[in-house]
Amino acid sequence: MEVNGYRIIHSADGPATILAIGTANPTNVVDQNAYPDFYFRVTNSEHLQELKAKFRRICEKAAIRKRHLYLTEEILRENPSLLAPMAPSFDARQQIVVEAVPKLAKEAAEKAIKEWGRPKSDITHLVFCSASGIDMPGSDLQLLKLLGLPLCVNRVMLYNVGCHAGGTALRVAKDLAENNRGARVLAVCSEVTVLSYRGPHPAHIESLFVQALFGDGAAALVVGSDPVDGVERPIFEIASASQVMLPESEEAVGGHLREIGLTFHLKSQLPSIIASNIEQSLTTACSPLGLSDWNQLFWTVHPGGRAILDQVEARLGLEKDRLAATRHVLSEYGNMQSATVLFILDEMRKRSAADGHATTGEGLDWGVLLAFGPGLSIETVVLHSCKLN
Ligand SMILES: CC(=O)CC(=O)SCCNC(=O)CCNC(=O)[C@H](O)C(C)(C)COP(=O)(O)OP(=O)(O)OC[C@H]1O[C@@H](n2cnc3c(N)ncnc32)[C@H](O)[C@@H]1OP(=O)(O)O
Repeated sequence: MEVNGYRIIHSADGPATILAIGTANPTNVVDQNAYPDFYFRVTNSEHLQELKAKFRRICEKAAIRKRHLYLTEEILRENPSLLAPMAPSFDARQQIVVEAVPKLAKEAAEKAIKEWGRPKSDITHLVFCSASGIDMPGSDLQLLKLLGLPLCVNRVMLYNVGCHAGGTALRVAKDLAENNRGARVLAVCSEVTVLSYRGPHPAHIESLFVQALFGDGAAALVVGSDPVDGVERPIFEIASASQVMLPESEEAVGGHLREIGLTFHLKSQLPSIIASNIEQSLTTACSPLGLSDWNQLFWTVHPGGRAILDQVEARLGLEKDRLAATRHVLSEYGNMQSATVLFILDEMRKRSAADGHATTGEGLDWGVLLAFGPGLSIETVVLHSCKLN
């Protein structure tokens, strides 16, 4: 047989399709209103009253009601190096995340596999994303062992990509599913913000945003083409997935692994840089499908912060309810980095069913998923909704 003939036989017929979604969070919940008191008390920073007032203003304007955090007061007391703003603490942080990240991923993956309805031995590929610690072998292998997946599962580990990695995972899963007939890809994003947790310092205002906005969570998807009738239930079809890097925007957002853990830089212009460039990415992705009315799409937008959503919404002229699922996830979980957009997809299909819509995309046929991260990188995934019974 010729190579090309073999390739054609081994490619799927239909588009990659999301067949199941599972999510998980640590049980420890922090109330956003009470968090400034907790954070300044537990980090022994009550003397920094001016900084505390600023932190409270940031928390109040974040449009977040609660977040889930792995780090409880008890764990923090056992690991005092995490409380100081600048103490060498990498080893202590690593020890926690190397175990916690795959464990949280397992919870989400088990829910996705249960919803999918097929035996876990039918998983052929695993894509794992996390910006929460690095190790060799990585969290992908730990998850494979925790789930008892076959050792021949083909793994892709995406470490430290950033907040856009939920879109990256979908893009990679789509290519794997469409180029390998019968493939079933488990795509998992698991984030536990232990590496970037630290006490407040007047010289490190950007760290305050991480402490005020970031939360912990894992999301898992099963993706495959040509769903098996009567067994697999399609949720969203992935029409296209693409990435663009905005020129001269590297200073806008980034993270650096140091002895003190993961430090972030977030420029105040970040929301406006994203908003100014978003329409170009959307037009490039949507015009080949004849989509140009932004209010006729369902929306999943990475809520890096409330201001990013406000500026994207205003720039695109979106009606208020278009970002309802996105804002709900921000409010209930905060910014869970790569996992956030996958939580929004889950929220979208669930609220579509609860509200009696005809499709998983709030009754609409087409939608987009936008994820932003260091680069500045934008992932744009165009989705087609599926019918709800
Ligand atoms: C690319 C990605 O998206 C990837 C990621 O997820 S990384 C995280 C990305 N997220 C962000 O960068 C946060 C974006 N910002 C926001 O959402 C909003 O600024 C916010 C919710 C944090 C605050 O809301 P707001 O309406 O801007 O409130 P505002 O009163 O203007 O700002 C609060 C304070 O923060 C300060 N501030 C805002 N952005 C700042 C920044 N980037 N650096 C330093 N200070 C900043 C303001 O000066 C203000 O200080 P004072 O109260 O002392 O005057």
